[in-house]
Amino acid sequence: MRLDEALDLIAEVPDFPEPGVLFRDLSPLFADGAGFAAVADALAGTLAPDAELVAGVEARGFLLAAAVGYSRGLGVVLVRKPGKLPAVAGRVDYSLEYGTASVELPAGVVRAGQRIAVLDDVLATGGTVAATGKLLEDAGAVVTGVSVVLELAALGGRAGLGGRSVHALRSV
Ligand SMILES: O=P(O)(O)OC[C@H]1O[C@H](OP(=O)(O)OP(=O)(O)O)[C@H](O)[C@@H]1O
Ligand SMILES: Nc1ncnc2[nH]cnc12
Repeated sequence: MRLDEALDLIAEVPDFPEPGVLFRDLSPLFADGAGFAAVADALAGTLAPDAELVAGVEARGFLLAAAVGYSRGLGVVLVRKPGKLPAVAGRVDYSLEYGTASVELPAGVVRAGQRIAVLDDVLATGGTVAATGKLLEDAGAVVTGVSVVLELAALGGRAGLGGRSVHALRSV
């Protein structure tokens, strides 16, 4: 399947999870084998050649990080929502388009100096990716770049990520 056809599988759901938010639901894309493969391959192609690990943000980012990590022969760091990890290396709190959230890094997974690519499904305000970058850098890692399927440009997330290298398969 062509990448643009795959990206067209993303559904738009008005007023979820709260009034005024147009929610981009990747469920139909993930459920389509050819579409998921097209997107995973395209994301894999955006990684810096020297990336040593991929970090996926819970929950939808996990799917993408797993697929890309597997295809590139790289391990995956699970950046988790609070309360899931038995041993935590660090935590960063942030704001979302709809509410607040936190991300945590498992202890003993990231080594100082390791080069890590961050993967997620949607870049909206950029809060999640910014928090994830800080979390990884606080642990001594180097963030090689950020790759997402869909960028919601009107929310200005990219601008808030400073000089980071940001790849979006589609920007709307
Ligand atoms: O750029 P931002 O404004 O931070 O928004 C983007 C984040 O919001 C969504 O996650 P959500 O917290 O809804 O979690 P989920 O993946 O568990 O559904 C999405 O998967 C991104 O991680
Ligand atoms: N509008 C949106 N759709 C899907 N995921 C999101 N994360 C933040 N805003 C979002």
